[in-house]
Amino acid sequence: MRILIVGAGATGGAFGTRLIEAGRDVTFLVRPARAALVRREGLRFTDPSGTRTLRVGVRTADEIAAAPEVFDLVVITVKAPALEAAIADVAPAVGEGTVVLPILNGMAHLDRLEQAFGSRVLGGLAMIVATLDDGAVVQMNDWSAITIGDGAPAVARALDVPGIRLTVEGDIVGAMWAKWAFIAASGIDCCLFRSAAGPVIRAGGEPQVRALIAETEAVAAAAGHPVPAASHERTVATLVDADSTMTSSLYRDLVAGLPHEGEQILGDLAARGRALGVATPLLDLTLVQVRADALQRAGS
Ligand SMILES: NC(=O)C1=CN([C@@H]2O[C@H](COP(=O)(O)OP(=O)(O)OC[C@H]3O[C@@H](n4cnc5c(N)ncnc54)[C@H](OP(=O)(O)O)[C@@H]3O)[C@@H](O)[C@H]2O)C=CC1
Ligand SMILES: CC(C)(CO)C(=O)C(=O)O
Repeated sequence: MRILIVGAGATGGAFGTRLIEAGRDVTFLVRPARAALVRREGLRFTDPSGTRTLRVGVRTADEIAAAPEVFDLVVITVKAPALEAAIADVAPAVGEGTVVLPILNGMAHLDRLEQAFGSRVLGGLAMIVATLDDGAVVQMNDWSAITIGDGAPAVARALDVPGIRLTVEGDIVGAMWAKWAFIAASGIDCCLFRSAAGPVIRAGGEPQVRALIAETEAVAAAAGHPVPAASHERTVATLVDADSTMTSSLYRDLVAGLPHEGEQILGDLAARGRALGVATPLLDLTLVQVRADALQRAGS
């Protein structure tokens, strides 16, 4: 199976490395600056077991447009603000039989991808804590999991490699909502309190953390996707843990001044909550803060 990973950032680089190490046929679609770096220096990857540098195949959008090749699986790993351009860039690589698998957080991207690629789109999500550090892909702990929708057994076989915990889920939309409720709660927690999860609890924030979890899960339930008890327990165990050093990628991007997914993760959830008559005061407060930060950085 020929796999094209769109983006060689934190998630694309980490999962792509695992797939290449397992002998899968992987190419990365990257933008020109990343292509030049990876061609010159290879793809550097660090996880808790060590660092390695891989020689990997990369293509830019111009190269794919000039010599179109169709891939069997296209994994979309860009951030939400980059999705529109990525759809245009990857289109020549998507054929009739291609499966398009996004692993973005949130839900809005799914509608947009289905509009562009129809029934080729398979729902998916990722659980990993990864980042880019000076061009290198860093996986910070041993979480490394992908969940995909059912109905694509060849894709499941291709992604089932050492270093990726693969789950095939019958109700992938429900699983994506549960992940969204979790990641939005993590984002509110970290962005509102400007902190990793543990110190918020040590500072006496447990009632507020439980309240913000209740808000995001109330929106999911009102939207028809109640968060399963096991997911709820995992969220509580992660966020109500006085020793937790976990930060959400939204918070890490926000403090680093990088493009972030505040609208995809928080704005969209707040809007859906409003439309469904669910009160989300802590979510709304955090959203004002995230938007004010963006305005301030833009100098307006
Ligand atoms: N990081 C994490 O721990 C987790 C992230 N996620 C979700 O995964 C998604 C991806 O996040 P993450 O991997 O962290 O993001 P990163 O910013 O680390 O990586 C995204 C990469 O996409 C590249 N890119 C953007 N546009 C294009 C394009 N048109 N063509 C090719 N490449 C492009 C960027 O390249 P360039 O160098 O050119 O800017 C960048 O390297 C997000 O939705 C995030 O919420 C989910 C679970 C965990
Ligand atoms: C799984 C988790 C919380 C890892 O960072 C995530 O999805 C994110 O931060 O975007």
